[in-house]
Amino acid sequence: MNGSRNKPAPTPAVSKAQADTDSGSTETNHRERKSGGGVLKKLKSRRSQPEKWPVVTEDELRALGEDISPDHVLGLRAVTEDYLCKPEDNIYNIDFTRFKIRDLETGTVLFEIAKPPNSGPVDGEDDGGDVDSSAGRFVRYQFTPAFLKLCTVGATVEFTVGDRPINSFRMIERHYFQGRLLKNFDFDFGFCIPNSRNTCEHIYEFPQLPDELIRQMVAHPYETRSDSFYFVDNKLIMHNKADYAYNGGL
Ligand SMILES: CCCCCCCCCCCCCC(=O)O
Repeated sequence: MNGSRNKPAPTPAVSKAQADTDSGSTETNHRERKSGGGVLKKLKSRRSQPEKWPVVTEDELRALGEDISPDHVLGLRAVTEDYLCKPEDNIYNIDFTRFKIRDLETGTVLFEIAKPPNSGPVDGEDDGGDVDSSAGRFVRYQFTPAFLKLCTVGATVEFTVGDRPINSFRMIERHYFQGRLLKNFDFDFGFCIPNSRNTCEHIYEFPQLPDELIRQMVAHPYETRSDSFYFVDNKLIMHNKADYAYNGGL
């Protein structure tokens, strides 16, 4: 698999152990010791029923300004065309420093990227350059068709936080193909200690996709897209976007 962000930094993601209070899910997350020390949180997605949330449009959410909550984005029915918050809304200085995707059935690492230590600001960020609103917030992935046949993928994310404690850190990630919602993932990392480095593995359980839909997704590269929304205390602080081609190796 191949993926690139327009920043020397990786991707998004984050979350923790919590039963799904919205849907009554009994899914739980767990922690294990990392080989080099520290703790790895393995996070399962809350189960959700996307049809349950009142429909809302991107424009309606933008009109809310700084008050966008998890319940709001769960009501979206289409991928967003623009970002719903600004880079400076990340007042907790959350910084993604490492990202790895692996097939959990075989352990095969499909993708890995790390941010070089002491890397400076991205283009257009604090450097007086032209501001590119997607700088560091968009990634393009290229997978092979076989990726869509996987059952479970683990996305390990390492991130640092600034000098404020974070009580509740949650990511909601929505994947669409040609305007149709394929799957909603909803991970809770929970509490982060100030100035800490954290690692978690998001467990992505793939939906069963009909063969014809898979054929369409392979035939139409980059028409599969996702929004990743990050919340602290139920307030939107980061929004990343990605698109995907599944025709690699053809
Ligand atoms: C086809 C529907 C389910 C697809 C699940 C794909 C899981 C991909 C894991 C990596 C997602 C990273 C998102 C990002 O970089 O913003």
